Amino acid sequence: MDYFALQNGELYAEDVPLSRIAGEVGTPVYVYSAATLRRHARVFREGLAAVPRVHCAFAIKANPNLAVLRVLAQEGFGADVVSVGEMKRALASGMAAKDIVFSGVGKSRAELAAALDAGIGQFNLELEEEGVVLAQLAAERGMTAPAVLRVNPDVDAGTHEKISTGKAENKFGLPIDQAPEIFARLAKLPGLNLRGVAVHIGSQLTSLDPLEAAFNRIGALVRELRAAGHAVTHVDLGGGLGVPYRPGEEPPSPADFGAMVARVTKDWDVALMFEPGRVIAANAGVFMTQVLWVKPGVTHPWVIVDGAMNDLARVAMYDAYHAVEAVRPSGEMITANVAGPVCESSDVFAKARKIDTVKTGDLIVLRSAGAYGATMASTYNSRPLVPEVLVEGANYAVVAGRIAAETIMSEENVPDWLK
Ligand SMILES: Cc1ncc(COP(=O)(O)O)c(C=O)c1O
Ligand SMILES: N[C@@H](CCCC[NH3+])C(=O)O
Repeated sequence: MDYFALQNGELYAEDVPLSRIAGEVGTPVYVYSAATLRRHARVFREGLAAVPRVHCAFAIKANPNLAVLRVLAQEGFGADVVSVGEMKRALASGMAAKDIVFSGVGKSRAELAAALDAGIGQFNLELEEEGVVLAQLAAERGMTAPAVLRVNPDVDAGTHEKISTGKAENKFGLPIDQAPEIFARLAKLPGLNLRGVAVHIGSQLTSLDPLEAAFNRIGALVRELRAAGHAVTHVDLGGGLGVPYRPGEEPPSPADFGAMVARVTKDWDVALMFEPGRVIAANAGVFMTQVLWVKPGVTHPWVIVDGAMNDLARVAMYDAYHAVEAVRPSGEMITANVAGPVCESSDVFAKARKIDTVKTGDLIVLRSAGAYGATMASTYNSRPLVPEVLVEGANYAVVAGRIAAETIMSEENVPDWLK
């Protein structure tokens, strides 16, 4: 069921007309549907129903909005965090420290210490030296840090090269062939409870084959580690499941993914962790923007909107596709380019796209913007930081306000010698 659907000729978010939100909050704005978040969380978990011990940790980088996290905490999700900032958000949302896993290729010493002090559930180590430092910090505190080694399985995830993480040349994980010796050395350290391995090969994966190949390599590694006498009780299989962005696209469902996981891991006898981000949040949000001008173009008209690449960076960064829809569709189609006001030629949301005829003042949405949308926004061109609204049924609230560039335009930020 689509919670962003037409009712009486207008697009609604659940029971709230999007035009009402635009009228009250202004544009551009992100709008999230709590019902969709809940449904995605449940569908993901149900997909894994055949797997005995499962922990789901939402990848907070996909959408760190506190209200969104609160919904997922209510659905029993923990968090995959990559900074102390994300850890604090997870805790503030009501997620338990033990349900937080700390990933990331560059955790600082201060961050490792803060996460130990918070008592998080797992550290995913990216290199041997990080394990040594974590062991020392834990020992100083009289603690034992629960940790796994993130390995790089050298598998091509078949996704955009900028969001691929599991090939040997990527910066993530340690080479799988070196994992047994590094594991053996780190396992000896007091202060560390090295209990397993982790893998994450990339994002927006539209085939299960690379995931299955990576998981099979992990299975072989688990057997090798056990043969060497190590207790392996935890395996983190990361995130990465793709979502449909284009009409008609059908990436593998959480049920397909769960069936593959159940088959591949059936004799692993470990607790399995998952770090889904996009599959939970992407289609639970839209980015709404208003048409400023329709400017004649050489081949197609330019629909200039008030949202831009600083609000939604994915198109400029990865040539990503987001479906464009009028909030009040006229039914009369034109082929147009849709672009924002930022002074970059890459600030274009859609090229030669068939869309409803629109005019100045009309509202349009870019769909599938609930993941890696607001979280990647900036104030480039001194544009305000984009606000976010959460809808649940007929309720809605601003859950992150528009932050004006004026707030940082203070004389205090000018050093004395320039005054
Ligand atoms: C370690 C790790 N876990 C989880 C994720 C979430 O990925 P996705 O949003 O594709 O599920 C990412 C992002 O690619 C990641 O780097
Ligand atoms: N930010 C990327 C995904 C990166 C995944 C995080 N490792 C996107 O919008 O598609």
